[in-house]
Amino acid sequence: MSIEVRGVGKRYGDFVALDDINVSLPTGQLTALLGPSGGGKSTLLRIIAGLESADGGSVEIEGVDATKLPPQKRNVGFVFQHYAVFKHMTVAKNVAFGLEIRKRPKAEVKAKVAELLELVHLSQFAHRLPSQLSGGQRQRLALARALAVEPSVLLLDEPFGALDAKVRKELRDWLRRLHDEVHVTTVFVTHDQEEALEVADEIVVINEGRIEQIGTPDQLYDEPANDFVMGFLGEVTQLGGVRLRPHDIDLATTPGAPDAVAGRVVRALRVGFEVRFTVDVEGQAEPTLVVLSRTHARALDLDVGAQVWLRPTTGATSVPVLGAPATKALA
Ligand SMILES: Nc1ncnc2c1ncn2[C@@H]1O[C@H](COP(=O)(O)OP(=O)(O)OP(=O)(O)O)[C@@H](O)[C@H]1O
Repeated sequence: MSIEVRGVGKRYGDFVALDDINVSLPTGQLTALLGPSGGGKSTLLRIIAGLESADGGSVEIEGVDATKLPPQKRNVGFVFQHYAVFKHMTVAKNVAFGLEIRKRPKAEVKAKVAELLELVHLSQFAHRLPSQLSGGQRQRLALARALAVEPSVLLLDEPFGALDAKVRKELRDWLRRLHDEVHVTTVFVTHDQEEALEVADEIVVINEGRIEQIGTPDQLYDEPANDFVMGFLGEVTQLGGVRLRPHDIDLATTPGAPDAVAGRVVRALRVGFEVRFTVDVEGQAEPTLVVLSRTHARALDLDVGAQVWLRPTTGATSVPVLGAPATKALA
């Protein structure tokens, strides 16, 4: 394991920011710390980095007990949302900086900088100042700088948080490809579930200072440990006594199966390639949301007011409304 966090807790006065956190991250893995704002993700990342000390517990990095080591002795690289690159230094100088203060030979620094700029696709901007780069390019520069000193662990705190949606998405794909090339153990904080699902090998869901679940994107999506994880990782609606995903509901215009529940379409909204139906269900306070593909919806030819019957699809993931462990419906 590259990073072992054991029994880590952190309080700010009476407030418990982290409560008995245990997590093992294997070497070379790209891990997302995912959760709502204030859940404790950044605090955990900062404790791994050594920028914050835990009240109790231990942090091991590559087999070395790092609990009491200062950040510079942990061999970690980090990038934050508003990363301060040196404004008066060129792109190349920024990347070279960490190597120069370590007094590496000139030729080695030059070769390493060229290699890193190539990796982050900034070779043609080597002589520009950071102010002459776009936001996305600046974050790539920040990553190159963090990678220059060959850290054993790379820690990223919402590295793309301040950028617009399109650039964010590009950088996300790029980070995944970069990781596939260099395989440095990476932990990144995000509150964006799509970002975590698309990029990470494994996701640690953190809420109110505790770990809700650890798993691959598929495991979390298909087998959420509880109501919270299910709701945080995707859209959820209610049907009968269970919560499930809107695309995991069969909608029919005849009663069909005996367990189908009758309802009436009160709204139909086309969004891109899908149609979102709001259905009032008999004996249920909240309406049910059903999402169908446009082709499927067109075949059913439904108007507002139509009578329909709903049931969970075979194999749908669902959790009881009160939030016990998730179950898979039997085929
Ligand atoms: N120095 C501090 N003093 C007091 N409270 C703090 C301090 N740092 C963090 N906290 C509190 O600890 C909790 C966890 O903060 P943390 O930054 O780890 O959350 P987060 O999950 O990263 O959230 P976000 O996505 O908003 O950054 C928050 O409620 C925050 O207000």
